[in-house]
Amino acid sequence: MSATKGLEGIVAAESKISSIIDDTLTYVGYDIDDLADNATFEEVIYLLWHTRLPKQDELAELKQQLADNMAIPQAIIDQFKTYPLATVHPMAVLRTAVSLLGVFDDEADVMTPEANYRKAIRLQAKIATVVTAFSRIRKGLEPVAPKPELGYAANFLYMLKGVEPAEIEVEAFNKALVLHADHELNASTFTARVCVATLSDVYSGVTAAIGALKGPLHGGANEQVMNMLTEIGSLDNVEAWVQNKLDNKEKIMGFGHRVYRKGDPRAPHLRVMSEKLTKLTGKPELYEMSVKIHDMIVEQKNLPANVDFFSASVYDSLGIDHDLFTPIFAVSRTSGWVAHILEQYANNRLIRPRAEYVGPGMQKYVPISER
Ligand SMILES: CC(=O)SCCNC(=O)CCNC(=O)[C@H](O)C(C)(C)COP(=O)(O)OP(=O)(O)OC[C@H]1O[C@@H](n2cnc3c(N)ncnc32)[C@H](O)[C@@H]1OP(=O)(O)O
Ligand SMILES: O=C([O-])CC(=O)C(=O)O
Repeated sequence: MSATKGLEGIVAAESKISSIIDDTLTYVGYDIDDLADNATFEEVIYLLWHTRLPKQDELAELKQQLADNMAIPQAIIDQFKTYPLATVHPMAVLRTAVSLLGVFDDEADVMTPEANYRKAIRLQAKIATVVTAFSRIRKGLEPVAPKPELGYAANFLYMLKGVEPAEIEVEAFNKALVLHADHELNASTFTARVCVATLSDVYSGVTAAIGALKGPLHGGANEQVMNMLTEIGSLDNVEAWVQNKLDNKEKIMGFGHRVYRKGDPRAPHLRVMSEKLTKLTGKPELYEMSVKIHDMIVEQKNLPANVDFFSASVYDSLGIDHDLFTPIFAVSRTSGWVAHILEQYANNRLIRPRAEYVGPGMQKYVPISER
């Protein structure tokens, strides 16, 4: 028995939800370029959960269900106020809050497909409120109730800022949600599937997935990209900063990928959005810095930008706090996690691989007084 480090190249599940073949990403057979240009996030949620696009009435019903379920228990809001607000990371808050949502859900442990679907809706609806309400509470503001007539992307921005977003902001945010929704067997989705394959509940699966997404080698990279841009500070500093990192063999966040070789097809969409939005906000240098970093990494390391690289300047341009970037990734990816959880339940077998033992050979127990 020999181990494959990081399970690279191992096929660990069958899935009808999304695929990456020759650097082309599809959700249920729809090219990500097509969806990014045309679909709303709600349509993508439906697509991932039902493996087909919704008809008008089905989409209207899903939107209504999401709008009806956005409120979160007051106990969770009250708990936010007890946190060390100046220091706690919103990803830690989100991980805890999703677990708490399970505590308050009467159906948390009801494992029928119908109950699991109802939980999927509740979770997808409430996760937007958790992130936005916490963001407001730590600023000393009260949460803002959603407007049922707004779509998911618009409502998120409205609940975050308390003012209705402009059309271009909704377009950019919806696109980001669509682009982050699912990605085959990435680390957090695999985590979710491993968790629920023990027949644990949906909330446990998503809580586990949030923990996996938080790390800087996965979803946490988008915040790190913004930290890098902030640290570099200006276009003039890019070359020396990046060269120093490369000479010291340090990783540059937002580059490289386990599966993509030529490029991550989501990145060009975010790059276009980044250029548009940074011009509009009067901060084009953020985009110019990103492009310069990108060109250096491609030239010297031949590493493509991944989804986390240009999303950083897009979210910053939308006026979003930098430590909310990864929670927003989680808001979108909940749709994919839930799709995979439901798929796992539908054809379940415990996921339990083996380890190659590389420790000492057989030893005899020595009493503590003789060691
Ligand atoms: C949504 C997402 O999760 S997308 C990924 C987000 N993560 C990041 O952006 C963090 C930076 N990137 C990375 O750490 C990696 O590229 C990962 C984690 C995405 C993929 O990891 P792996 O497939 O395990 O590749 P691994 O880390 O082994 O890298 C292979 C080689 O490329 C180099 N490399 C990979 N990524 C980078 C990078 N971002 N900057 C510099 N060098 C890199 C490694 O140093 C290694 O070089 P070596 O063979 O000389 O030692
Ligand atoms: O697939 C991966 O390994 C990481 C990724 O890009 C994602 O989860 O979106």
